[in-house]
Amino acid sequence: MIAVIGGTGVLGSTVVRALIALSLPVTLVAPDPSKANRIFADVLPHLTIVRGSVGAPKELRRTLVGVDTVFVNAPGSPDCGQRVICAAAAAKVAGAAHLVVISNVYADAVGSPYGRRFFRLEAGVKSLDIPTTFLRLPAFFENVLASVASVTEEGAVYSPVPASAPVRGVAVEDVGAAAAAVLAAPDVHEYRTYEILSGVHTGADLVAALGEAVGKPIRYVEIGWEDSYERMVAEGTPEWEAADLVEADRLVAAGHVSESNHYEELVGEPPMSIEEWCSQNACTLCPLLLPPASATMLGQSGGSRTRATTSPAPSPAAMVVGTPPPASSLMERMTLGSGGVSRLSTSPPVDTQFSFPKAKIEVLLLENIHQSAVQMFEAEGFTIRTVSKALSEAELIAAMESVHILGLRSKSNVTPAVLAAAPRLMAVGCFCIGTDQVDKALTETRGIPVFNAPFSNTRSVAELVLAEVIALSRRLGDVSSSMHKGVWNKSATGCYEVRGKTLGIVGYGHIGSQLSIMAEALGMNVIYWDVVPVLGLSRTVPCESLEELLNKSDFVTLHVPRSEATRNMIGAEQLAAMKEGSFLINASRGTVVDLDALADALRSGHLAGAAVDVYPTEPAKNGPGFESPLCGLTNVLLTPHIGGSTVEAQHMIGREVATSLIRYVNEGTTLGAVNFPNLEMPFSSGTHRILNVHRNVPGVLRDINVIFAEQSANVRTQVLGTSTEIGYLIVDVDRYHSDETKKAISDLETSIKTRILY
Ligand SMILES: NC(=O)C1=CN([C@@H]2O[C@H](COP(=O)(O)OP(=O)(O)OC[C@H]3O[C@@H](n4cnc5c(N)ncnc54)[C@H](O)[C@@H]3O)[C@@H](O)[C@H]2O)C=CC1
Ligand SMILES: O=C(O)C(=O)COP(=O)(O)O
Repeated sequence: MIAVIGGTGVLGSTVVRALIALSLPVTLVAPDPSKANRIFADVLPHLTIVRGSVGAPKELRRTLVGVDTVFVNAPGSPDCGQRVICAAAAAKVAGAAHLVVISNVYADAVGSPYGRRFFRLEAGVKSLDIPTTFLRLPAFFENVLASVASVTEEGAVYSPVPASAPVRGVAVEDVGAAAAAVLAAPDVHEYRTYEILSGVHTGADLVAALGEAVGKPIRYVEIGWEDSYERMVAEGTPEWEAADLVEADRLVAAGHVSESNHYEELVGEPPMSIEEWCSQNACTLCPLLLPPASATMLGQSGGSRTRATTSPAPSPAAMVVGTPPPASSLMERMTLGSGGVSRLSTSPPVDTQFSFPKAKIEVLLLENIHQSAVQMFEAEGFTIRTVSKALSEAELIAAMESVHILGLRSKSNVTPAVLAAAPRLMAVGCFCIGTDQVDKALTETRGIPVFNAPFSNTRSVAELVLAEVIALSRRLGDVSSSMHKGVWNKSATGCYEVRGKTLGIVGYGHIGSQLSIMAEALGMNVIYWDVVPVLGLSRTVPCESLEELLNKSDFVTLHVPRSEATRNMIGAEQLAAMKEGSFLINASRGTVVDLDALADALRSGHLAGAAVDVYPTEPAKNGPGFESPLCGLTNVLLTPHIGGSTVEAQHMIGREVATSLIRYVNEGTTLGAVNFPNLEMPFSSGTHRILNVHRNVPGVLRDINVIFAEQSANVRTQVLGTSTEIGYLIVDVDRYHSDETKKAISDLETSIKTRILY
């Protein structure tokens, strides 16, 4: 696991996204997890977010336990070096094996106080004796965006450094790519120091590139050191930072320009040049040079400093994260002005105030739902109750009175009686694939959406089944248990390779099709049967009927949902239709196989073995007491419903379902709901949002719009989705009217549930 400290800052968030793009597991450490939740709303399932910062090493020590590699960066400040050293020490105590630390290209300039600061940072980290990679950076090109007043108003850039002096910058996304390359293989880069820079350019190159991008010439005006300092302080730069920047400018003017550049070595392609960066960001730079009115139209609501990407404007704290800006040209002396980057942009934050105090939203999480979900609900400020086991119907009924959000896995059932006892229930999250345990028809008509994680554990199930195919074929279960009892029994009898054998997959959905690819890679022939005509992947061949599949397969594996159609789908008749000496695997639902008939087929020797992960009734909690007609039979692998129980799957499921539930609570979004019209509507600023679930009968939309008209409520945006039974409407109306409007709508006889968000 890789942890990124400062993951909501400009650089940190870029690194986090670069790691996600490489499918690496990331823990984002941020002082404000709820901000992180907003910034990374689009990729939350791939991320763990925890609280922590370089300024709080004690907390960091706890946060970083279990992390292998830590990315350390500190917001610019006179003591940022000390903070980095403390954070690095915390990572070491927590047991991290490798650090990647951001430093500065002037770290060797020990003759200058500015350079000495980074020299000491590196020396302090090195003294901890933990394998570390330093990434030395110049200023980010993005800094250009922060101080455009002189450019906008005067068409000029002011700098104390001669226009012809060679300088270097870097695009923040290039730093993200280089850092991700190192973090992905930390062992390879141990004890190395890399300089990550663009090619060499000058102040004259910068103004030429800016002018080219915006279609207007820009002047480069040389000013004195004192003037430069005064200008910065007058523009609001803190005095310590202005002094630093002047100091760094002096280093550049003295010809201190780094000769080495490791970017290409790490990333495999050249870094972005200032010309490329200006041209890529032309649409952002352009509005900066236009009169304010046009700027607002072309940019986003943030005005002239907002990048025209999907990125959020950073908070002041985020602006200074990254290397403390060393100065040498305009781009280097500016505070970071954009939180985003065009290649790895972040989602806009959802600025939602919730009309109901968040702490009053009660979340009940059953069956040991992963901490990744708990953390997300905590970050939202909800009140959480967790229970490690499944609850019986009676226990659930007793627990539901005050519950707004219910989270469960495959074993707790949401029955009509449970729903009747849950007056406040807003949404149900199945932290698994199957949703058969919830009465979906009744939740729908009660206006309660049900969410699941449709493919976060697909791979885990497919891998288990593949392992079972080989284990059954080699009788591994029996052989291993004999050895544990001290019995050595070396024999080839009844043991076969799986290469060239036929795997029959019943239910060719997410799991079935994933499995088919893996089985083919083992040299198996794959056939499948599905009630829906689906295209087979690779060389897999569909069967005309279940019977045909049973007749032809050496291994039959079941991947269908629980339903009336699949109840006892494999009984005595189907088992008899299977080949002599074949195997059956069931990791779908216990109701799909008649276990007594299976036990008979195994005892008679008609089947050579079976692997079963799911049972008609399963214990609610871990411990002794499991019983099944299959217990004690030869070459039968029994597992306690662990198909989806891997760390990866549970972590992803936690994030995925919690994200859906939080978005429903905060925004009314129902994307991914299995029993509800799927709707999502961006927020309009200055509005209240009304969410209405109603019976799907003619005229409801008209009735609701009459209410809006009668109350002179100005509708900004409206979306309606319907199913056979219900309609779900999201409406943004002008703030002023919404309370009365909401009441009138909820009083309509057709309304099932009405909420308001503000
Ligand atoms: N053991 C475990 O821990 C896990 C078990 N599961 C179970 O596996 C099931 C399958 O999961 P996915 O592949 O993700 O579902 P899916 O919905 O992607 O695929 C199910 C397939 O079964 C087909 N099907 C439905 N009824 C059928 C019938 N009567 N005969 C033949 N085909 C039929 C569907 O058309 C679909 O293609 C889930 O419903 C769940 O019950 C899922 C995850 C973990
Ligand atoms: O995802 C599913 O449908 C499963 O069967 C896994 O269930 P579980 O979360 O392990 O109770």
